[in-house]
Amino acid sequence: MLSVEATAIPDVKLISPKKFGDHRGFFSETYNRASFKDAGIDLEFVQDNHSLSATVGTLRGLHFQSAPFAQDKLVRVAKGRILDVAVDIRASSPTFGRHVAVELSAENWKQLLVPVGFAHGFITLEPDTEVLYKVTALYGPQNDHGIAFDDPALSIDWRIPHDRLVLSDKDRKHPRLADLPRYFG
Ligand SMILES: Cc1cn([C@H]2C[C@H](O)[C@@H](COP(=O)(O)OP(=O)(O)O[C@H]3O[C@@H](C)C(=O)[C@@H](O)[C@H]3O)O2)c(=O)[nH]c1=O
Repeated sequence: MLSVEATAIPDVKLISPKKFGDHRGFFSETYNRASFKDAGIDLEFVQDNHSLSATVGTLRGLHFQSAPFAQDKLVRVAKGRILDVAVDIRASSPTFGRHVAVELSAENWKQLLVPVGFAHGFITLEPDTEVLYKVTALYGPQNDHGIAFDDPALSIDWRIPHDRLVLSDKDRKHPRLADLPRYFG
């Protein structure tokens, strides 16, 4: 019912759930605990999030929560299109500081699994884009952290000139990765 592919950082997985189209529209199991488990993804999600970004070039990130609120995230797009980015911030990882960037859209129906130990962010590539994601820990505002989206050490190509981005005030002020404590071993 679903296919799972590893990305350049193997713990970050790209998931393609099956979509059944007919004359009415479509039906899709966007999450099924048993089939995800059969495909090697055995997680307990406890919160569902949904955001709407009105303008192309809205960038949210890079965000992560530390223990005991560290989160795996299963991200998908119901309307529009994003470039979704997961940055490896596990101190002992051979890919520390490297990232995966994948397009997720209502059209391609792909999902990205962003595990604990990664910072996550996305930029919208179409107006009125709606992003939905499941997380394995509740919101913990005291444990919510950010990394500068434009940290030169990360060299993420966000595709849209930085002076045209729409950002929250919070997301303009995050430190660089090198200036953060190592939250993940
Ligand atoms: C993340 C979060 C926010 N909020 C509230 C806090 C604030 O008033 C409002 C908006 O929060 P933010 O500005 O942090 O929303 P946003 O910038 O969309 O944050 C999200 O970005 C993406 C990239 C992620 O990976 C998510 O985990 C989350 O960090 O929603 C919750 O109530 N629960 C939550 O789980």
